Amino acid sequence: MLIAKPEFYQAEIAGEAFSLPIIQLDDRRAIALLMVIDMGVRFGDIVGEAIARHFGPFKPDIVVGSATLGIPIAIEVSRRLGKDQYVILQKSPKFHLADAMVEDVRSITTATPQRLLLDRRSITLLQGKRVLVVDDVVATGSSMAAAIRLVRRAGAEVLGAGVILTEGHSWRDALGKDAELIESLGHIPQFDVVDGVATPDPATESGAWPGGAPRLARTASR
Ligand SMILES: Nc1ncnc2[nH]cnc12
Repeated sequence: MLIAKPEFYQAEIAGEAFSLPIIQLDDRRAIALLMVIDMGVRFGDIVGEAIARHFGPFKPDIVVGSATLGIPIAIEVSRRLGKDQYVILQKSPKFHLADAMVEDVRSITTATPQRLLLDRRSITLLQGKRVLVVDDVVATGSSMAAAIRLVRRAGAEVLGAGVILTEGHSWRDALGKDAELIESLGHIPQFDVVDGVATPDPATESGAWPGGAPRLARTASR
C-alpha cells in the first residue's frame, strides 16, 4: 500500500527541529529521509560543530567518513578539529581502487549489496592512529560495522563513531559491543505503512534505550 499523502517527520538534530520527508521503501516500510547534501551549508555547520565539540576532548588524530553522504560530514568535522587530512571509504570500485581493502555492506536504502573500500595508500594515515568514524545515519549498522572493520584492519584504534541520526535500533545487534562507540545528534524511528499512513514502528521504539538515549542527542542543544 502506498502512503496516501506526503508526510513529514519532525526530527530533533543537535537540539534543533528539522522536517524530514517520509519516503516509502516498499509495501510496508518507510523512512524519514535525511539527505545531507540537500540540507544546506548551515546544517553542515551545525552538525560539524556538534560532533567536533563532543569528540574533540578525546583527541582524534584523523576522521574517517564513508561515501557518499559521510563525505561532507568528514570534511566539516575535520575542519573544526583543525585537521587538514581525512580518509574517505569509497563505495564504487574506481580504477585506482583495484587493490583496495574491501568489506561487505548491506544498507536499507540501497537494493543491491554494496562494498566499502579503503585505498591502501591511505593506510599510512591510519596505522597506529586514534580514529573518529563519521556517517550520516546508522540504520542497519552494516555500513558502520564495515567502516570500523576497515579502520581496524588498517591498524588504527576507533575511539568513537559520530553520526547525525540513529534510525531504529537494529544497528545495536549488528554492531554488538561496538554499538557503545556510537554517539548521535538525534534519533528517528523506522516506519510501518498501515492503511496508507506511515506509523513509527512501535516494536523497535518501545524500551529501545536500555542505557538511556545517547549522550550527544541529549546534550547537543546550542
Ligand atoms: N533515513 C535515512 N536517510 C538517509 N539515508 C539513510 N540511510 C539509511 N537510512 C537513511
